[in-house]
Parts: sequence; C-alpha cells; structure tokens
Amino acid sequence: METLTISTASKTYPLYIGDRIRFEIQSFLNNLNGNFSSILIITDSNVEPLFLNDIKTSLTDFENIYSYVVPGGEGAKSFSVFYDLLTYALENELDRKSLVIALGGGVIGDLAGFVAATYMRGIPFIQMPTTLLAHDSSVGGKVAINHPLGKNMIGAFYQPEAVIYDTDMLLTLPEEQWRSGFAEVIKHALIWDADFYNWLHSEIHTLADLRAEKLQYALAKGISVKAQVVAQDEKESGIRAYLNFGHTLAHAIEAGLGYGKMSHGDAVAIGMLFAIRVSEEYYGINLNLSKFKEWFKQYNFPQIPKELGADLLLQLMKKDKKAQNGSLRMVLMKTIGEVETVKVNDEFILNTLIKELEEVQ
Ligand SMILES: O=C(O)C(=O)C[C@@H](O)[C@H](O)[C@H](O)COP(=O)(O)O
Repeated sequence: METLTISTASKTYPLYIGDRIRFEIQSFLNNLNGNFSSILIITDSNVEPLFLNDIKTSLTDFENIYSYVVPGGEGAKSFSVFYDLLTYALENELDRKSLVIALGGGVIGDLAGFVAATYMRGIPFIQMPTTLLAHDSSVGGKVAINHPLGKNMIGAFYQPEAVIYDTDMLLTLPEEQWRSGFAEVIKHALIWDADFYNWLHSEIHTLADLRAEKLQYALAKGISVKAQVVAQDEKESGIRAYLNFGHTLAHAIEAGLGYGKMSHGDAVAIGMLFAIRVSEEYYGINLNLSKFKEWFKQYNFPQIPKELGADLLLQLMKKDKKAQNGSLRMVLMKTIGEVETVKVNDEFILNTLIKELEEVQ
C-alpha cells in the first residue's frame, strides 16, 4: 500500500492506494481521530452487491451504520436523489460527527460529497473510489449534482477527510468503465506531462494493457498531476481550469443527450479531440489531430453524436462554468503537456463544430 498526501489551501488529507485495502477501513478511520458518531455509506445499485457488505463488516467499531443505495448512473446526480438522501440522513438522526462514505465511482463521489458538504452545513466524508475514472474525481474536492440545463451546476468545493482507493475493486469494472476512466488518465498526461503521454502511447495499446503494475503506474501519475494542480489552485481561480480540458464539449454532449446516455469519459475523449482541433486552428499549429484520432480509435472511444447538431452544442457549451460575461472559454493545447485557458468566439467554435460533425462517418 502507498500513502500519498493531497494538500490544498483548505485541507491536507491522505490518499491510501493499494490492493484489498477496503478491509482496513477501520484502521484508516482510527488514524483520522475523527471520533465519528455514526456512518452513512452512500453507494449505487452496481456497487452494492459487490462491496457494500465488505465495508460494513470491516467497520468493526461502529454501532450505527446506515447505507443508502441510489440507482447506478449519472441520473443519480439529481436534485431529487440529493433531497431524498438528506431526508434519509435527517430521519436517521445523523449529526455533525456522522461520517459519510462515498462508495462508488465519480457519480457517487460527487453526490455523496455534496450531501456531506450541505448536511448541517457540512459533515465529514471520505471517498472510496471503485472506478478508474474516480482517480480524478475523488481528489480535489469538487462535489456536485447536475441541473437539466448544465452538468455539475449545483455544488461546492469540499474536501474529504481521506481517499481510500482499493485497486482490487477496479477489477470488476466492465470495458466501458475502463475506457471512461482512461480518458481522464489521458487528460492528465496531455495537460501536464509529455513523458507520461509518451509512456501511455507506447505502453497502453488496448485497455487490457492497463493491468497490474501498469495500472498502478498510470494511477499514480494521474493522481500526481491532479494533486499538483489542486495544491496550487484549489478553487479554480487559475490553473485548475486546465483539468477541464475536453470538458466544455463533453458536458454539452452529456446534457444534450440526457445524463447517463454517454459515459463521462467517452464524452471527455470526444471533447479532447475537439479541443485539439480548436487549438490547431486557434494557434495555427499542427498538433497531429489525425494521429490523436487514430490513437483514440484504438480504445473504441465513440464519435461526436451528430444528431445534437452544431447549434445546440454551441448553446450548451456556453453554459460552461468557465464562461465569463457570456464569452466561451476553453482549455486549449499549445503542445503536449502545455495548455492554457483562452476566450474563443462563438462563430469560430460554431464553424469548427460544423467541420467536426461533417467528418463523422
Ligand atoms: O477537478 C477538476 O477541477 C476538474 O475539472 C476535473 C474534471 O475531470 C471533473 O469532471 C470535474 O468534476 C468537472 O468540473 P466542472 O467544474 O467542469 O463541473
């Protein structure tokens, strides 16, 4: 097992990563010295049959352990599920010393984290990621639910007490989940670390290559990028926006199709290719977009959904949280490992969207 330290302006906390460490949860909680009064485990219908019991039986020192299972998928990041969770917490008399455990992927981390951030103005929580994608979402304290008009529109920056990342839990993931998480791994390389990108490019030809020591390496690298960025800019006043590379179009696609129709990582992969195309045109440089497209095809990332159309996509992209005074801002790539946030005009993005959609086979 390895222990990393995540330091942000508001909080420093441990990230434990290792094989089968879910069974050690009680000792991790003891290390936190939180004197927790009760536990609420929030998980989803996919994770519950696999791991909920392991966690409950490993929490040997608690009498009051509650659990709440939401439906699997992005649809659970809704106001009604959030409200039901708060009702459940109130009915079971959770107090300010109660601990929320987010047991699941990015959806559960975001939802449970937002419950913890808002219940009684904030109670402690820990992240127990069960997906590859959550190497990104469990670190850095972005918690949120969606609004039909925009993704993650209602949320907070709220750091967990700890992240407990049991890599054994990843082994049950279906192919689509590996692909979805891998998109965020690629993102971390592209925005920050050209050597890491070269390693991914030469070592990970198929998702099946992401096993054993390669998985550990990819996770450690991805988490390290995330940790470095949030250490410098917890609340996204500057460089944290780089972590949004590919997300302006991704969130538009997710909202446009309806949450849960396309996985977040698939949408991010499409969004990154689009951001590379915009970057080429904006800076007048050649980033080898066609090579990136070929590379992404190797993992079966989908193409941009043509049916949404350029006008709707632009309209949805303009709802992005990075927009200022109605102007769209995107994270663009100057070279692999170096990005910046720039203001882009609507007409330019619309035309680039039209070109991108025309190329869909
Ligand atoms: O941690 C961040 O900052 C990120 O932007 C990471 C993203 O991969 C993640 O999807 C995040 O939740 C998106 O944030 P949002 O502010 O664009 O909703």
